[in-house]
Amino acid sequence: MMRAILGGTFDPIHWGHLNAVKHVCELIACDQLILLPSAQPPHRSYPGASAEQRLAMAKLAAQELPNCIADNWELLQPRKSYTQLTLSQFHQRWPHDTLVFIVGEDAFAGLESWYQWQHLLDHAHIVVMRRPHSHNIFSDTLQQWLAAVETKHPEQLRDQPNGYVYLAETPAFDISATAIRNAIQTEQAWAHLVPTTVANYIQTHQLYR
Ligand SMILES: Nc1ncnc2c1ncn2[C@@H]1O[C@H](COP(=O)(O)OP(=O)(O)OP(=O)(O)O)[C@@H](O)[C@H]1O
Ligand SMILES: O=C(O)c1ccc[n+]([C@@H]2O[C@H](COP(=O)([O-])O)[C@@H](O)[C@H]2O)c1
Repeated sequence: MMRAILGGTFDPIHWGHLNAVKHVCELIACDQLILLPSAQPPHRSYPGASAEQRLAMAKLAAQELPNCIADNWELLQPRKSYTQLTLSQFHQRWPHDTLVFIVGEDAFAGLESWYQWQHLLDHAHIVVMRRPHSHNIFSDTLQQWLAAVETKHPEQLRDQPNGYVYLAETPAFDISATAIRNAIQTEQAWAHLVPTTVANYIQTHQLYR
């Protein structure tokens, strides 16, 4: 079984996440998609919604995609959410499955700063999604690493359980959580950028005001 995982702060989760991962899931024909809200994010300031609220929104969003669930593993850990440790734990949980960690290209460009980044492929593949306006240049170190692990063929993710990076040509969805939070604060239109259930949750809990 192939399980794809989208980790994120999800403050809030939005159609940019959901539309892009939907394309990835079709491209790689995965069996399950796991939305994984991170606890205290390793490389950014504290989110505007609580961990429980971000998980609740991810659960609502999961209902929008086939074979999709939200997982609270990282929220249960008494530490920052380090992807390498999470993937290692998920591998123990599902030793016979193939794991695919999905990131946007802005996040991927910063991979070298991640905890034990050179071990990220020990238990998973990585698939990178396009992100508009992300003029992120991959460093020489990252490019050298990528040259050794990149595949251009998504079918190859089934040949071995881990170890490849695939740069997926997903359509660019110009939506960010920052823009949504700003739109709420400045009373611009924002509800169309998230599923209706998530918009209702944000309104009911008066988030990001
Ligand atoms: N519109 C999008 N298209 C493709 N990937 C995206 C998009 N939005 C977010 N991602 C990716 O989803 C993951 C989680 O993103 P995150 O929850 O930080 O959302 P964000 O919109 O980037 O938030 P913020 O604006 O608060 O930084 C990251 O890997 C990010 O690159
Ligand atoms: O493991 C790390 O050091 C690490 C550093 C930065 C980001 N991540 C993960 O990358 C995913 C996207 O992060 P973010 O901050 O863009 O929401 C999320 O699952 C984070 O936990 C992980």
